[in-house]
Amino acid sequence: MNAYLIRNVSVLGAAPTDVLIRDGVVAETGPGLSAPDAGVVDADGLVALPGLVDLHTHLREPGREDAETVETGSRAAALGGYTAVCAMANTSPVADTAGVVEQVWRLGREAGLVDVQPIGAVTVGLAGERLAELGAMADSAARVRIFSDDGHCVADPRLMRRALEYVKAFDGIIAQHAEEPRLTEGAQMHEGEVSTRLGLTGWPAVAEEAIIARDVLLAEHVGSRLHVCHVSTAGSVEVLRQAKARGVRVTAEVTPHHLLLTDVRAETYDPVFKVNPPLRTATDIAALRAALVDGVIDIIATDHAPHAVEDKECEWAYARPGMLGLETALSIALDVLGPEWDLIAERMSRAPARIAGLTEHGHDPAPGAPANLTLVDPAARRVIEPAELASRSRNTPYARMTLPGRIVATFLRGEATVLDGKAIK
Ligand SMILES: NC(=O)N[C@@H](CC(=O)O)C(=O)O
Ligand SMILES: [Zn+2]
Ligand SMILES: [Zn+2]
Repeated sequence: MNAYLIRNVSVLGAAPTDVLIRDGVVAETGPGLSAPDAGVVDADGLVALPGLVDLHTHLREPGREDAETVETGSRAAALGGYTAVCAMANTSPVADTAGVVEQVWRLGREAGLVDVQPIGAVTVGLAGERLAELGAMADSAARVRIFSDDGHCVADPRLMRRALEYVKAFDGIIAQHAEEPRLTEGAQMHEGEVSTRLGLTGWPAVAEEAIIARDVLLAEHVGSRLHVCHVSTAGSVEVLRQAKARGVRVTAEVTPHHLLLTDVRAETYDPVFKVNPPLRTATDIAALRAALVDGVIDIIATDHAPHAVEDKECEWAYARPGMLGLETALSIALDVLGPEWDLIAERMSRAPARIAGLTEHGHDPAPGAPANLTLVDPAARRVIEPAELASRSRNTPYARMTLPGRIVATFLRGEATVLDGKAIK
């Protein structure tokens, strides 16, 4: 189908109207449109948003296709309302060469459900010892602009400085997993009252805050762009607030789970709640939510981290950190922010598209815009059943929780990837 007439849709919460998409773009908007050749989508009660953009997704291909593939992760993304995801580099082999990033990019094109934009590793093998071939990845067909050793911190300050300087040449950005490794050796959860009670080794807030403080100073010194992954503490928010006030070119993300869940979940000893950085306290959540509203935190990114059953359904200490996010992110945003559609569009689509340089994404559905959009039913409530998720993994922290909102349809360049809440392919 190369045309869809979306009837009676509320664009970002405005009064219902019709939206006609044709040949990959929004052709027309207005009440009472007609287009006999177009597929009709009855969107009574639905809200149209620009297609969501995830700056932080783990797709696990190549290497751990038993946990997720580019295709299964793309399907999960489309069902979550996404039209673009940035795929983290901690695959096996690591995405540290032009060859690997091109492979991931090509697999994304073949799946055809979302645009998959590979992120390149900062250091060879994520080992933190020497810079990967950043220039070759930038020049490759994948046109990499974001580089990250996510899963690991670029802990060596000299290497971090070099990376920041290097990517300036092509307006690249370094996305840092802020974790001072010497302060988190053996860490299992947030360091605080709960970890003391449970007798688990703590991951102190300062391990994150110290790296962010160092990195904003480095980014300021060399005039480069820094992005901070999964900000999780109130103290990090204050460091970022000060840096932004000084004009440092820094952006930051928060995950849905860090906006909703606390370290108290560790009392269940259910490793589904084990994640890096760890779930923090209610005080941190309050600060993160406020920062997301006032803009100190720029975006919500999922850090979708699928893990195979044997890596999650084991003793807490042996379980891998990470949780699913793509299929529930919009629901958590709705729960946390309420129906603030413009804010949700900004934090989950426009701003991440801008940061990643994805010029085809992050546009409100208006005439002439690329037809990358999603339709949400804000009145729906759904019970999360892990077995029903499209991801190949099951490690959602929201199992059996009732969450607001449901994605009804998603369009990528005018083609439906999701209709009636189901993936097209
Ligand atoms: N967030 C996690 O706990 N895990 C991520 C890595 C990361 O984002 O640091 C993973 O790759 O599983
Ligand atoms: Zn990380
Ligand atoms: Zn991650």
